[in-house]
Amino acid sequence: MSTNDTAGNPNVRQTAAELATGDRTDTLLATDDLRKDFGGFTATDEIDFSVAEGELRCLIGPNGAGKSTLLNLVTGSYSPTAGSVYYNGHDITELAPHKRVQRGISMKFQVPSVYSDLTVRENARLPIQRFADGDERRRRVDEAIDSAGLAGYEDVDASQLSHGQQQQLEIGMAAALEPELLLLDEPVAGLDVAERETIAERIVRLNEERDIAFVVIEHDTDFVASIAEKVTVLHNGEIFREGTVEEIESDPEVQRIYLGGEK
Ligand SMILES: Nc1ncnc2c1ncn2[C@@H]1O[C@H](COP(=O)(O)OP(=O)(O)OP(=O)(O)O)[C@@H](O)[C@H]1O
Repeated sequence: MSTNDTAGNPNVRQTAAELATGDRTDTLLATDDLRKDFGGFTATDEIDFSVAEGELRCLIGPNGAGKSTLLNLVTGSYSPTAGSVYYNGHDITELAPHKRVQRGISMKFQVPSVYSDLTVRENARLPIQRFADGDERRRRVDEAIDSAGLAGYEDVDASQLSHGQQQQLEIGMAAALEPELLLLDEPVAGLDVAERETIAERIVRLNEERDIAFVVIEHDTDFVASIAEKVTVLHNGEIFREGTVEEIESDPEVQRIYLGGEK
């Protein structure tokens, strides 16, 4: 895992301001006072969240805390009610989702979306077919299958894969877009311990070998501890805590919100 300097900077607002003025930092993503309302309900509020280049961050929090909403604001699936999103020094708040993908932001959603009647290779080809052809496409398909840890399964129908292997395939497909930032929404939900370990290995390898920064939503603390250096805790739509895995695990206030003692 890479280390970083700015991720520990509590003054995210200043980081966003630096990005707005074009000053180079190693900050990849920064949100400034980001808010999303659904009707009269505020799902996220005052979110100043930053991720450094090559960082591996986990995002945790009780059900309904606003984790998926935050990632959807980063991908552009949701437009914010207020606030800004900066990426690589540019304000992307108004940028269309597909243009964010072109800039290097890729997301794997919670529900697996591989095509079960296509083979592993055919699935792996899907995300990149518009961006590459010929040898370049073949190289990236092979890379996706390797990233997924599914070498040897190229001609197997996705329907024959286990749920864990389907999740691996999806991570490989997201990585095939050669993102700088990969957002994963509960990639190990419903998987057993061995499958979780495989996914953790895949994520760490992509982070270390391809320098892809990750934001991973996950509830399982063992999984979080196995991949992340730093954790952001959301609660009631706001950032509740940020710290190392050890700091977050030992924080009684974090334990309290998870146990449902406070609303
Ligand atoms: N499209 C939407 N329309 C209305 N309300 C929404 C929408 N998306 C999310 N919400 C609400 O916003 C709040 C935050 O939801 P979100 O899915 O971001 O939480 P989460 O932390 O990802 O939860 P979980 O861990 O259960 O997936 C919830 O109360 C949810 O019902």
